Amino acid sequence: MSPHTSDPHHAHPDKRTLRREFLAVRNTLLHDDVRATEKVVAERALDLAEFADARTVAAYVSVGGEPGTGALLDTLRARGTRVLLPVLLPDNDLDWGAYEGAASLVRVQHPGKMALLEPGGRRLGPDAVLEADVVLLPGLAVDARGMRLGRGGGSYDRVLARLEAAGAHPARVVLLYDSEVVAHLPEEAHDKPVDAVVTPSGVRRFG
Ligand SMILES: Nc1nc2c(c(=O)[nH]1)N(C=O)[C@@H](CNc1ccc(C(=O)N[C@@H](CCC(=O)O)C(=O)O)cc1)CN2
Ligand SMILES: Nc1ncnc2c1ncn2[C@@H]1O[C@H](COP(=O)(O)OP(=O)(O)OP(=O)(O)O)[C@@H](O)[C@H]1O
Repeated sequence: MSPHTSDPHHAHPDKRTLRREFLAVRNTLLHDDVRATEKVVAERALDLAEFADARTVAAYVSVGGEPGTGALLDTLRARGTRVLLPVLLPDNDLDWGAYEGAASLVRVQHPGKMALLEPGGRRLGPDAVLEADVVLLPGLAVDARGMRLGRGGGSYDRVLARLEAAGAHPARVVLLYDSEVVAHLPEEAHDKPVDAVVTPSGVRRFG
């Protein structure tokens, strides 16, 4: 048994190495590359019937080298889709607030993390995500089965567990660059697959 197996709070060592590698590639992207993907990724995502039909979408505001979500958020909001955004809690669980446009976002510096843009308005509680018809998840990679490598906080593992426990079955979609769709990722017992990945080149469904 590896020293990590018995400690549920110790990140999987292979995952840690992989995260570093995927983040290193993202860090080589220029601001212009990130901006250029934002429009195309929004178009690809909106190709998914699940987005077009959704009344409520749980999403997030991209930061740093993450594929841009801004155009997608604004298009959804302009269409009248309710967009929920995460608020990171001290224990890494997520609360939610409604997206009311870029001016309503607040820059928040959580210790040891990238500065995030979070909704400035009323907090709706962690269970608000159960109202989503689509959940857009951040990630660093996904494999051929739809297993996702996240940033390691476990926030979205908890979201997925919460959805399952409540019997909620929204479309679970991860937004990545093409090079981040790989053959295989290590998984742990708590990991749950996503339904689709959107990249600049298109949509891939799993399962
Ligand atoms: N844009 C965005 N918003 C998000 C997330 C996300 O991944 N992206 N989250 C996803 O859960 C939640 C916030 N969790 C986060 C977890 C880690 C880091 C972070 O900066 N991690 C560093 C590495 C830190 C370390 O090595 O310990 C990094 O990735 O550079 C940021 C947000 C909710 N909001
Ligand atoms: N349902 C859950 N409730 C509480 N903690 C959990 C849950 N699922 C996973 N965790 C914990 O979260 C931590 C990070 O898990 P993991 O390395 O799989 O994160 P990740 O999937 O990369 O990150 P994220 O889900 O934030 O994108 C682990 O310590 C794990 O034990």
